[in-house]
Amino acid sequence: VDIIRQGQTVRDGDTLISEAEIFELGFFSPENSTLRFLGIWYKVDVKAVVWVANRNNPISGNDGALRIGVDGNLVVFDGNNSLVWSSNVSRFSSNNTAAILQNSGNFVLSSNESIGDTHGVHWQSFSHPTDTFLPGMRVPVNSAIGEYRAFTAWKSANDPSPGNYTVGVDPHGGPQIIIWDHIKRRWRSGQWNSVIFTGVSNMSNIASFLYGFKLSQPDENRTQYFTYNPSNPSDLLRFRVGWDGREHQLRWNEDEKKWEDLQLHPDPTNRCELYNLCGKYATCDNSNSLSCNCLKGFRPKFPDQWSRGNWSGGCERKIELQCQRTNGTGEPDGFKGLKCIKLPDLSNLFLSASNLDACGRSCLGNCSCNAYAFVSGIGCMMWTEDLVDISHLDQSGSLEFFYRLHHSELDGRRKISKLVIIIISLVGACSLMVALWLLWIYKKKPKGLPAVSSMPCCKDNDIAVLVQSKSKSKELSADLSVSSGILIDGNQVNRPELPIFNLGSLAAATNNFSEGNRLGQGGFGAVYKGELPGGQEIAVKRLSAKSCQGLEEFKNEIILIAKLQHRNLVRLLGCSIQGDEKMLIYEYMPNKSLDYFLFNEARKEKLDWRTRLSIIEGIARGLLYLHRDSRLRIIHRDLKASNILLDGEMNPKISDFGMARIFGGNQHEANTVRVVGTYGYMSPEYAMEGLFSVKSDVYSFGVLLLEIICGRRNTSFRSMEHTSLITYAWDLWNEDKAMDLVDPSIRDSCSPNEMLKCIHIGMLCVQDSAMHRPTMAAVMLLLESETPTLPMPRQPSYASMRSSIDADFISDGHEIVSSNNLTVTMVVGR
Ligand SMILES: Nc1ncnc2c1ncn2[C@@H]1O[C@H](COP(=O)(O)OP(=O)(O)OP(=O)(O)O)[C@@H](O)[C@H]1O
Repeated sequence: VDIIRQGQTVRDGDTLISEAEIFELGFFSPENSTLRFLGIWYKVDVKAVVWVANRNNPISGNDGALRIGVDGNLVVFDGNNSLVWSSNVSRFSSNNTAAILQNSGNFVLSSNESIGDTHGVHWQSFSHPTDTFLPGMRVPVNSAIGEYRAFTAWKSANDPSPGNYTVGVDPHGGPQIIIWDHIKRRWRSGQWNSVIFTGVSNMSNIASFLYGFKLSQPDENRTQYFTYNPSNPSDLLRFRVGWDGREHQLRWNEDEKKWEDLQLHPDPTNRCELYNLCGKYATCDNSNSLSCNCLKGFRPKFPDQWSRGNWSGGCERKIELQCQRTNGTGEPDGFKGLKCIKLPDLSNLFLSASNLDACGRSCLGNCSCNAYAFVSGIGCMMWTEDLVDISHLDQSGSLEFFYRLHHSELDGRRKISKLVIIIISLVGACSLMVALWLLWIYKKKPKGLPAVSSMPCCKDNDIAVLVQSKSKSKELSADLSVSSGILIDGNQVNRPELPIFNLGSLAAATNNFSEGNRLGQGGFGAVYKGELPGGQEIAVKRLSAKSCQGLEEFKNEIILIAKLQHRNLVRLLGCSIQGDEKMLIYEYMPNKSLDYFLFNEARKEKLDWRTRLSIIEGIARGLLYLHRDSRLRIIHRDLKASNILLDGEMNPKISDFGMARIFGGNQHEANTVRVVGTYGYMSPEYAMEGLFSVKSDVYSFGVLLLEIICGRRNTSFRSMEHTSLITYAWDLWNEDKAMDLVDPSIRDSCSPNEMLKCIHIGMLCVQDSAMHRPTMAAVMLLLESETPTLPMPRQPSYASMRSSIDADFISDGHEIVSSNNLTVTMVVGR
């Protein structure tokens, strides 16, 4: 049984078991203890308690009982009939309640009639967790609420009463997970950037940690929720804050019958994970042995203590900032860049600065701003407090962070000054000329932001400079190695949610990219079929086109695109980057693309009307997802028959979506032949003026729909009386002869009503004016309705109407994006 109702009792020894037998609720004793507690545990060979009711009031005998009290509350009594725990709901709409132990491990009290429903819930254990964060639980994040401590550790291994350590969220300046020891911070995850917690050094190596970990959109109270769901629903996972003050992520290993630790924080082998171990303005490095180093431009505040390894006093500035001097009229302060660090704590968000430069300028303009960073997925971050808890991160610390220094402390200038002195002392008067020349260069100030001294991933500035000057290629590899989640120059760096492919294994999978494995050539590069060792078939797109984006943006885009999942989109499985070689890995579609069947007399036999209709509906669904339902709002821009791939059951899957994003809006420069091939699908406003919107995709969808119906390429009409498929379709439709448009191979087998409805929808989609075209949501409704009321389409007459089209569209308030910008907009708080 998984339900307890009024009048029933769960006695010590009885249990409730969730329907799928994953969780069990009953009385238990911790190890080495005889005290009894009501709890919920994972029902596996090594029982794992995930929730405890009476953690403050243990029962000393085996005679405790759980009931539903007369007032409707869940109550636990001991053998003397004393109340030891209650769900404590003060008011019920009806006191006829019941509670169910759900398969998620949530114990839910609701009114008897709505048991198992999501509404009518009076109380649930997920809203009153103890020390365990289970999949599906939600931890609120809201700046108005502030720090939220959701979980409290047990006092000791065998005492569930609340201990000193708590875990929760600090929503300020980019949400972070915090472990507190009483009121002091003990560990923090670093700010969440929509993909990872930026300060968890090995997070990118722990695929299962992130899988499904997300921050929801804000609800009506502006609260967001951290939650997670395992990628593999049969995985038994839990996060638990241990009585030792460490957060463990555990997974049940059924083969070995044990709970394995996926991660542990603070990591006992890395003391830099302990909060602010090195004090302010210092970085902590654990790569060889533990060391604390003042940031460049700072020195230990208490040198004696510092040299004895007592770092808590931290560091102080060597030279006061220019902006703090009352009489200062000299050069403005500058910024020094750092990479490979866990960003300091106590940041503020400054959302009105929308790029790195604006962020830097805003920081420079505010004398109390000590540092800034512009982080994709977070935005402009500024630090106005002392910079605390900075540590080196090996791989995932690719974020660049800039802290403020007096201009004389900036690297380049000091080095040049030293060089000048050396040259003067060594070669005398002649060299003085050279020195003066160098000084002249030194004097030449950059425009805009004052000097920013930056460096690649490094342990220490001087090392970085050395690497740069010794070898250009080393510098490059150092730069690349800061990135996470992708194959970087042969090193596999996993970023969860984006499986990683090693170039070597891709070469093996595709027979060394042999001609025999080549599936075709698109505008972005050649596509090869591959087979992974486990037998999984893949398609590898070897990108030849140049992206106008930097490596980091390129990767971020891929991670975002890979998150888009819909049964009518081709799944992007991952990517591989090695030097200049960039590849995208997709699921393999055994039936190639729609054009392969549709435009071939023999093969089109496979496409009967039912199949074509389901292909049309599938494309519409996929496009609607891109336009409206995905987290990123994507305009495809290149919808056409060759971009509709077919799986083994001839289900359509849209491919090449997000290319505009991956290519930074540059995809039409990828291959001009491709643009010509695509031309017939382009809406008038896009083809002629480069204006695109969701409605230009609707136009392409209309062309594709008409092609599917007539079984001919739109370009095949060029040399004929009707210069295009669209005018041909219009003429027939207008003369009430629309059925003549239908491919003879399906004319007899189709339902004329369905067919005419589809042609009508197609005509609505290819109207000249974007304003008159339906949205994909409307198209979907029309397709799904048996006898929809359809508006009359206007005659498409492209050229003659050109002048009025865009005026219409703009006055309609539609978003028009010029082709110089990106097609994709993040949907914020829909
Ligand atoms: N995931 C896949 N599974 C099977 N075949 C694929 C896959 N992706 C692409 N192909 C095949 O590879 C060929 C090239 O595809 P690609 O998408 O690069 O170019 P395209 O759609 O023909 O042109 P464009 O780049 O202009 O969109 C196509 O013929 C397609 O059938």
